[in-house]
Amino acid sequence: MELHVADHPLIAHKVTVLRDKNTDSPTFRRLVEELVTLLAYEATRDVRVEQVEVTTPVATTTGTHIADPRPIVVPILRAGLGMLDGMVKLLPTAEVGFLGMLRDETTLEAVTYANRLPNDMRGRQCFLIDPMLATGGTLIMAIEYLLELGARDVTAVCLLAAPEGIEAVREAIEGTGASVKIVVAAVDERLNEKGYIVPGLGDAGDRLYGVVD
Ligand SMILES: O=P(O)(O)OC[C@H]1O[C@H](OP(=O)(O)OP(=O)(O)O)[C@H](O)[C@@H]1O
Ligand SMILES: O=c1cc[nH]c(=O)[nH]1
Ligand SMILES: [Mg+2]
Repeated sequence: MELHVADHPLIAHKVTVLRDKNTDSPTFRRLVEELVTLLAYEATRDVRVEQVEVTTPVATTTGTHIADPRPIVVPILRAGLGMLDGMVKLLPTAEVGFLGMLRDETTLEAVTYANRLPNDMRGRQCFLIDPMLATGGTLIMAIEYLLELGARDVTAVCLLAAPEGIEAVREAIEGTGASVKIVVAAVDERLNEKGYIVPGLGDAGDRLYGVVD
């Protein structure tokens, strides 16, 4: 598994504002979108391309297009939805699948409540988007769905990750033969006793969309 931690002052600045408990929802949403656009630049570095001929007003030359089959972006609801617009701005030809997943706050186990993915993901480059990688339970379950459907090339784009979650994902995908990459804006210190990332930013879904019971 490959881990890429963004190292850029603009990303660090935006993450710091996100962490601030006084940052309001509209600002939080805007920053999430801006951050994912910056992270997507790195996450799509290995996107498959093909050579095409293009005629400019001056001459014909060879250029580059994103190849078929189209990549697929999969936001993990709710919080991942806040990253979707930023991601598809950089990957406009991508298809979009959806996974609705919720972490049981007592057991910290992930539960899937919605699943809308193409049945055949063979040969597709997949981009999972979710701002928080905490215990890793949610991301592991999401990667397992994609692998069951035939995907072999998965990149997860996250804003914050805990070291515990990164290690859990690394162990879970070992021996699957899949190529898995995690691109993250920052790796934090640890998880607390409630499974929250420390220092983190709190509950990303609640900060984007409001608290639900
Ligand atoms: O790594 P894990 O320990 O599994 O935790 C991470 C998950 O928790 C959050 O979602 P949450 O369950 O709060 O759902 P929400 O997006 O609807 O708020 C987050 O967006 C991840 O999906
Ligand atoms: O810190 C955390 C952990 C899980 N989910 C969140 O939204 N935040
Ligand atoms: Mg949440």
